Amino acid sequence: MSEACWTVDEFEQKLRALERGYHIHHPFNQRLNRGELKPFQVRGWVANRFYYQLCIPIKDAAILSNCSDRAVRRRWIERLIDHDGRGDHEGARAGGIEAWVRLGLAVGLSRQDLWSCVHVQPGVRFAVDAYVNFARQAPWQEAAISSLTELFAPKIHADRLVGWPGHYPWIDPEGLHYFRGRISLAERDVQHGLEIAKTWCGSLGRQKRALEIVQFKLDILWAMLDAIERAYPDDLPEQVRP
Ligand SMILES: O=C(O)c1cc(C(=O)O)c2c(n1)C(=O)C(=O)c1cc(C(=O)O)[nH]c1-2
Repeated sequence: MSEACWTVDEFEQKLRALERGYHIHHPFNQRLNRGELKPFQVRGWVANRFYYQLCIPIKDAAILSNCSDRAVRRRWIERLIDHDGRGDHEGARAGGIEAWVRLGLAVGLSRQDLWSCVHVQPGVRFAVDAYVNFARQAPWQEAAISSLTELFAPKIHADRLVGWPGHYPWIDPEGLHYFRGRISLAERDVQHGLEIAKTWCGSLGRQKRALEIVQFKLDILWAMLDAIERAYPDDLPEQVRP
C-alpha cells in the first residue's frame, strides 16, 4: 500500500520551510541589502538579473503552451503581461521588464548595457536557461510549482525598498518601482501556484516531487548569485567594471 499523503497544511508548511535555501540568505544578497556593495557591484547584479527578467515571460509562455486547462491559462497569461506590458507608449502599461530597465538607468547602466546582455555571466545564463528548459519539458503543473520560490519574494523586495534609499543614496528612488510593484503580484502568483500544487499533489510521491522542484528552483537562484559574486569582487580593476 502506498504511504499516506501529508495533509494540505503539512504540505504547505514543508514548502514554506524551504525558505532556508532562498537566495535572501546568499552572502552576496546579504551584502547588497546591508549596503556594503560598491556601485559597480550593484550594476553587475542589476545587469545580470535583467537576463532573468527577460526569460520569465518566455518561461511563462512555455507553461501556457503546455497547459490544457483553459481556466488556468486565463490566469497564467497575466504573468506574461505583467512582465512584457502592453506597450511603451504613453498610457500603456509598461510592464516589469521596462520597470527593470528603469532600475538599470537609476544605477547608471544604459539601455544598451541591459538589452545587449553584455554583462551577463555564463553561470547566470546557464542557470536561467535551465529554468526555461524545465518549463518547456515538464508537465505544466510541475512547471507552475517551480514558480513557488515567489513564496519568499515579497520579503526580499520589501527589504530592498526599506534599505536601499539609506544605503545607496546615489540610486534615484524612482528606480525602485519594480520592487514596489512586485510585492502584490508575487502574492497573487503564489496563491495560484499553491492552488495548482495542492490539486496536483494528491499522492505523497507528488508532494515530495514538488519539494524537489522548488529546491531545484532555489538552486537556480542561488547559482545566479554565486556567478554574480564571483564576477564582481571588491578589487575588480576599474577598466572592466560595469
Ligand atoms: O528579486 C527576487 O529575489 C525575485 C525572486 C523571484 C523568485 O523567487 O523566483 C522572482 C522575482 N524576483 C521576480 O521579480 C519575478 O518577477 C519572478 C517571477 C518568478 C517566477 O518564477 O515565475 N520568480 C520571480
